[in-house]
Amino acid sequence: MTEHGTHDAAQQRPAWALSAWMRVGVLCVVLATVLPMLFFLERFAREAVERQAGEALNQVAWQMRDALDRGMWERYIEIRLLAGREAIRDGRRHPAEARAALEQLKTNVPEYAWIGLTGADGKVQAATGGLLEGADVSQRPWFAGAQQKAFVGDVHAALLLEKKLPKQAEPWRFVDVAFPVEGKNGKFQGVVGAHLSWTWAEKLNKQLIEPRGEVLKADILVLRADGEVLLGPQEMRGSKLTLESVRRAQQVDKGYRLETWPDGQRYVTSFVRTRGHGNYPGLGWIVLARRHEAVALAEYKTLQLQIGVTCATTGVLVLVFASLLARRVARPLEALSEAVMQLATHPGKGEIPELRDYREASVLSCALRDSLQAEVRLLAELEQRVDDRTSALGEANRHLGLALAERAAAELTARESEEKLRTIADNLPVMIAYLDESRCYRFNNEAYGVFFGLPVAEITGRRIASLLDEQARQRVEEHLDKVFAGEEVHFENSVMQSEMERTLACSFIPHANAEGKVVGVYVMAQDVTLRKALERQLEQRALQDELTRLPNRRALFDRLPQAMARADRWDKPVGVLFLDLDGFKKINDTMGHEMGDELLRQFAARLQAAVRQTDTVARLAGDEFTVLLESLAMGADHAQDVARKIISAMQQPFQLGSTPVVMTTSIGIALYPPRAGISPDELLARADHAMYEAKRAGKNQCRYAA
Ligand SMILES: Nc1nc2c(ncn2[C@@H]2O[C@H](COP(=O)(O)OP(=O)(O)OP(=O)(O)O)[C@@H](O)[C@H]2O)c(=O)[nH]1
Repeated sequence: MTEHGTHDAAQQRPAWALSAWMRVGVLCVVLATVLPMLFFLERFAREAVERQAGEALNQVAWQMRDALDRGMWERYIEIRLLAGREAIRDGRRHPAEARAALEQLKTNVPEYAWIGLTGADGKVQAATGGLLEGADVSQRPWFAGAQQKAFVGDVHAALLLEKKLPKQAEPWRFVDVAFPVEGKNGKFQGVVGAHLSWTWAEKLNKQLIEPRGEVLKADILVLRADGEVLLGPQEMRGSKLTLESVRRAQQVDKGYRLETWPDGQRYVTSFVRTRGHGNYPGLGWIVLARRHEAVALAEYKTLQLQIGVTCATTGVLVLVFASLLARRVARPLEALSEAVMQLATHPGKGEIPELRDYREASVLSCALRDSLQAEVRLLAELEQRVDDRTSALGEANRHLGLALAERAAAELTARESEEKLRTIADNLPVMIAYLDESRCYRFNNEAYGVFFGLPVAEITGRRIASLLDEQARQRVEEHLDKVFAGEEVHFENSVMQSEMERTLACSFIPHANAEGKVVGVYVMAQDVTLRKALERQLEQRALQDELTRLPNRRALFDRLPQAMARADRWDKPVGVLFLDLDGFKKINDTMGHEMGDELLRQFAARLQAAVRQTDTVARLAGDEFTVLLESLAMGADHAQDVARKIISAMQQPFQLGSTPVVMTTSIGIALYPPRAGISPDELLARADHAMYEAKRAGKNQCRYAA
């Protein structure tokens, strides 16, 4: 492994070790498991303790309610029974007996503070202790209320009896129970009423709470139906409570709840409403039993602490266990990673340890050991292959270098050769070019530029057709078609160049590739305009007599067969006049050769003027001339007329310098009738012979060949 690789590995290495990850993982699992459990457990414990406290208070409140209802019911029954007793019903006549009956009940039930019997007018007839006897109580609610049916009066303060009853720590308060008393005739004859001392209720309270002693630590409150405290802590008596538990009790609900009282403290409060008993309807008192939160939920606090301690202990134990487990699991892996790092930092030094801690670590260490051995082998193979490849590459580079050098040399040579070839081509007086398959110039020598009047660079790349006029282009395209078909062509082409017709002698040679396909055309063209003009001139000269500018003998023998052919075709004879000057030698001899020439030129001109334009006048040689007459309508006669006309024309003297000279001519006439079957030589020989006949006959005349 390279240093770079080691650096990367170190950079990518996780910041935490596996053991740390495991510890954190276990902690997270523990927290994720325990915390919700703790939450629900704590909530459950609180609710359970709260319920337990509430239900205990319920028991107390319900007992108090039942005791109140039962106690009141007993008083209610006692007074009712009392009202029915004979001694009471007959009390008006026997007050002492009535008083005795009242006293008996008060003795049996000490909670009664006073029991009295009134007459129908409201005057007390008999009473316990003789108190208020003779007094008028007709205005008291219990008397008024008990006129027709039973009356139960709520707790109230003592009025008339306060001063007559024995003194006590607290003012007297009564609950009234009264029944109407009927006479034997069934008529209302008075009321028997009892004042039940409220201390009765306080005794009930003590009987209920005291046995439970310090354990319960609860307060019992008895409230009037409107919420006024009748029984309870001294400081609260007479005040009205507006607690939720009171409101719910007024709605004939019962239960318990944790709520804040006017003193700012929180209490578990149980609430219930009295409901009467038997035919005693009840006064709707509300019984509250309360217990301070700290006391009521003391068990919960203890439980909370125990849960906390248990969880914390469990958590610590789990962490310790997780830590030990993590170390156990991570130790072999750390050993492996240390070994791997060592090998990465110092290849070849150290080895992968053999681990037996647990199966996965053993498998991993074996696999790494095998992998390392394989890597070492592979590395050795790779190094060998790299060495082999390096030497092969070195050899290949050497060959490549040589090849490149050779190629560079060859290219240099080729470039030099190309430059030489171009120099040669540019200095040749012929146009040399190369066309590619699209018939565009790929190479042009300097002669092209000269011919077309353009820089060579502007010609190369253009289509050949773009440089030519319409006619020349058509001819070139036709020839190129042949060349691309594999044929070599040579032709002459006329090209209009600078408003002059120029003639190019062209050679198109196909360039075939290895497969035989024509891929280009070598073009060689030579401007032969001058040569052609010269040739035409020479040709013309060959047919012309230089002295007289008349057609010469060769021209005559060129035209005569053609004229004879036309005679055959048109069926009109051809006449030949053979002329020879008479005594011309003498002119040369006497006047000189120059004058002789002058005479010949004047004779030729006069002869030319004497015949038609269409007739051919030729000088055969020396002083011999011929006239070729075509389309002779009259045949021999016509020819003779022309001969005589010529003889006549020559009668006038010729002016040689200042000397007039008369020069006549002898003419032989030969006629060629159509399809006569004679040759031009024979026809001319006949005319020549006829001319000699004219000479012999005296000259200056004509003779017709027989
Ligand atoms: N000046 C001149 N003389 C020529 C030319 N060609 C031929 N002659 C001469 O022309 C003469 C022709 O002579 P001939 O036709 O034999 O004789 P002639 O004097 O005409 O006699 P006849 O023909 O019998 O009338 C010769 O003396 C030639 O030397 C020429 O081109 N110029």
